[in-house]
Amino acid sequence: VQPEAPSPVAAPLRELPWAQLNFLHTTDVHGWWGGHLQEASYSADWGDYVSFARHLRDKADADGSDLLVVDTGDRVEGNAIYDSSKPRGKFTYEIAKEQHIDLISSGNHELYKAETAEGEYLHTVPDFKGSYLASNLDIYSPKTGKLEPLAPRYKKFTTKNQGIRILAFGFIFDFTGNANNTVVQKVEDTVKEEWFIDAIKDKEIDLIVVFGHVDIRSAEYALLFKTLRSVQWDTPIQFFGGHSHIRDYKIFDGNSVALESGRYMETLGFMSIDGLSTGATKNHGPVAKKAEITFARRYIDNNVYSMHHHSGKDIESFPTEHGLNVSKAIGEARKSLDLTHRYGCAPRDFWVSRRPYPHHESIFTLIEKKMLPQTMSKFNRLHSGGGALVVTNTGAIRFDIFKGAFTKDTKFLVSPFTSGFRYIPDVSYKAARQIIKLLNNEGPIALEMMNQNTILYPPEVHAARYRPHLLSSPETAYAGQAQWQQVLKGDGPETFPGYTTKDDAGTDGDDTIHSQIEFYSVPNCIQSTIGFETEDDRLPETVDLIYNEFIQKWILLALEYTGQKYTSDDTKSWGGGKSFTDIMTDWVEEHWGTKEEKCPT
Ligand SMILES: Nc1ccn([C@@H]2O[C@H](COP(=O)(O)O)[C@@H](O)[C@H]2O)c(=O)n1
Repeated sequence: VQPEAPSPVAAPLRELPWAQLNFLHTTDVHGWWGGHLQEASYSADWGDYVSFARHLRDKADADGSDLLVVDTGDRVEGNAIYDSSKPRGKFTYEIAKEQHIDLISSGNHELYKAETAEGEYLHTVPDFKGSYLASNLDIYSPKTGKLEPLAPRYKKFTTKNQGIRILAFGFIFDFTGNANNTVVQKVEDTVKEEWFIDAIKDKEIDLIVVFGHVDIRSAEYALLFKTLRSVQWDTPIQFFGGHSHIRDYKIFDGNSVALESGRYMETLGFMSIDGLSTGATKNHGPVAKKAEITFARRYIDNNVYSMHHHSGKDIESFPTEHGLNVSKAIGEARKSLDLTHRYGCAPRDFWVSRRPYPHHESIFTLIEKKMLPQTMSKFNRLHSGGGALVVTNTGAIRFDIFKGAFTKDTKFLVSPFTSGFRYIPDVSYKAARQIIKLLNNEGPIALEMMNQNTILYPPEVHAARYRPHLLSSPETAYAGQAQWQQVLKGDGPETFPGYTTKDDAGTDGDDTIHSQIEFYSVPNCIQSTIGFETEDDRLPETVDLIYNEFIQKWILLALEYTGQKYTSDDTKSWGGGKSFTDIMTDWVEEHWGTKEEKCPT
């Protein structure tokens, strides 16, 4: 753990369902190598995870079972360790590679920018040679300029102790927002490729593992399941997914399941399978598949209380020398980036989705009503004389603000992306005011976003489209507490708020028994009004339409639906490239800045 991490709180725990073949799974780490330094439940760092995996591997070796470690992408963007270093990612590759990962793939965040994809090619792929798979992802090699698979398409291997013969594929969803140095092949096209058709005919296998940066309830995984089943009618198939930032488990059929393990190093997914056939090993001949294959899952809260318990270690015996060195390297990286530098003190918590929107404790209400108007009204040239509308997407805001110190760390956790603002001057106000409605309604723009597999709101909100139980209705706010999980009462430790996952296997997946936290939906975009009052009779004829450059194509499309044709040539850079990250930081310094040594509690 990092020295400033809060100590985990004792809680009632469920055991790991250890079996013949076991997996540890991370996804959507987004650079949170240092763990959560303001949340005790997720306060373990990548070094602790290195120690934990070592102990579980030793356990597997001791009892003759196997353990495989999987990561399904989006390791980058979303944390100051990645986003504030120059070059971005300076420390990330060195930290990530310290974990022994058996199966690893790319997420969409590895591909948004050409240089990030090159980082994969030059660092992560060679660092995880033999483990990195790219079944539907190519890159124009920075060395030769030629298009080539980012990594091998698939691999077949045999586990160390049991001799389980595994055929593995590593996918990414049908992502369309990648920079032009990579090519993502749609899954529907990949399954028609000769190499794929040949690979899945192999009968000398005991298990197929499909892992990737793909929502486990997506059309892509449904198609892969159908295609695999049409050729391998009863071979067990284990899917690992990601991208939607939630804990989830899907049962495809009696021999096939899928696990998704959350986000931001909050969750270590544990998966186990019993009853698999195996090839011969030095200790035994081939073993036949049992009549019934048993699958089990557990979502481990990423803290050392859970890790000590599940590894049978204590504070003394848990940290390995390797793990300690990794934690130290993370601490040194954090120090060199001066991540504890304080800009101000947040007077209370502001939430991405733990409060309805609008709400005085919603981060979006804070941005819309205060941060954007109070900062931008000072800078904006208010070209049209009548003011401006500023539109930004909620998905660009990645994390909550907690009461207390707002540091350089906080700045990049909340707003890691580099996008600046652009504007179109003198847009008819009548048209401009329609934009927010068009972007947020279930109309033609929503349909087009769906076609392009694009979202503008947080992935957790998107996940709820297929899992409505994830979100509470603002009308019944706080009414449904702990409806799925029995809160334990008795002599043991007390429960406290945290994940209470409901998935295809029921409500007993989380290792830590929590009371429920409510989450609410938020729209695609929010809008601030600058320089005039919308309630006023004297509304402007024209306004500057300012927007986050990441959503430009959607702004132009929405304008088209209002009958106003603009192209990217009509747009201009606003504020000399100032990003929302800069605007927020300036605002925090001005409004929450203090000379006090400590933030008030
Ligand atoms: N430069 C970027 C990149 C992404 N977003 C938004 O992030 C959300 C998707 O996050 P994932 O971690 O699931 O990929 C989505 O709302 C994107 O629009 C962004 O705002 N800027």
